[in-house]
Amino acid sequence: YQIGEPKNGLTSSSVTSTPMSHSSLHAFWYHPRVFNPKEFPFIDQPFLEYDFYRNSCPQAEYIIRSTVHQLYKTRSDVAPALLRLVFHDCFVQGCDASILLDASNGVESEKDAPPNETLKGFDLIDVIKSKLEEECPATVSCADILVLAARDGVALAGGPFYPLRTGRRDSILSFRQIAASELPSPHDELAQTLTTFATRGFDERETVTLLGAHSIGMIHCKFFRNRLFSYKGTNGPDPTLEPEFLNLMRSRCNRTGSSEPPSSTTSSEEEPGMDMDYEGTGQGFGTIYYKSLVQRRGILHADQQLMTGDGTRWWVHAYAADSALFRRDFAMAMMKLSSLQVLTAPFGQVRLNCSKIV
Ligand code: HEM
Repeated sequence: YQIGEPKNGLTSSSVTSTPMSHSSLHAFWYHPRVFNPKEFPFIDQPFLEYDFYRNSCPQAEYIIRSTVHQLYKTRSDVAPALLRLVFHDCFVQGCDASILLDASNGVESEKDAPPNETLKGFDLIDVIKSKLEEECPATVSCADILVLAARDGVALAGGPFYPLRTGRRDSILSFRQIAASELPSPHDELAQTLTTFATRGFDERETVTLLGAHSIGMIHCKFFRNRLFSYKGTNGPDPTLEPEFLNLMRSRCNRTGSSEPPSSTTSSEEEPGMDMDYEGTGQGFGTIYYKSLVQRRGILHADQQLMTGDGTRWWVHAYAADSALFRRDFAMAMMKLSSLQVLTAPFGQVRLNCSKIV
């Protein structure tokens, strides 16, 4: 890491501005991590501890980081898959790894709730968990693995590094119905999005910040097809879409969703969609997402809606202009997201396999 963003008063976040090339990745591992919890007094993680596994499994965070690193070298979707998993886990009854549980004995799985249908990365968590089980059996929770792995993925993808406390425990319940009704929809209006985030303690600024996660990964056509062909019951596109961008999106997604045109960014079995980094700049995290909203080139309706409120628009402009500000805010917001309603001992359990309760 390069350490230090003195301009914003923080000194321990990564300020790498581009995704790391694989050849430079090794530097990421050997640079000492500097973390002073006093620098983050306003992040509320009261029940968690810094380096919770320091005695029980001192190498836990290293194992997670090195495994994410190895996976990142061979798969392009590691960072977005893990980041979205954290969001969908933490927003539904807190960061308790409930999103990882399979259905069993007649109990429905959160994974099967409609908003979770396209989630990826469960296999990544399984790989990390099995390495940890070899080294420190029944010690490191799936909830901690998930947030730490996502944090490491974000840093590898060129996003900011943020310190996380640990000691989360895993739920023994899965919340399919709550996931179905409470996760935000890509078709939501701004007021609804803001309410969904406010319910979990995020203000307008933090909501705009967190949506910056849509700087990486891809979005399937089905989530925005209506904006291209049948916006709000009309037979035409969303009139707010910038025309050239509309054409680009239409070149990736057809009207019906069947026999889609091939996309350079998706495998043949997958329905095509739009890469969030559709300009192919490889800039990863930063200002591109916000600049595209200013240019009316948001992919999801819910993304573009951020330009319709005075407060949210102000923050979109601020982040479009100042990537250091965004990176600092994103680090803070991810610390908060990763600590929502955590379960700590004596509640919950440490699963042995992340998809099953013990
Ligand atoms: C209003 C709030 C949000 C809505 C409606 C929303 C919706 C969506 C949808 C529909 C997709 C496309 C999934 C697919 O095509 O398979 C997506 C992708 C993604 N979302 Fe969100 N999202 C929201 C907020 C967030 C937040 C807060 C985060 C993380 C902090 C996040 C992280 C991601 C990531 C990383 C992807 C790419 C996943 C991948 O490529 O596998 N999203 N989101």
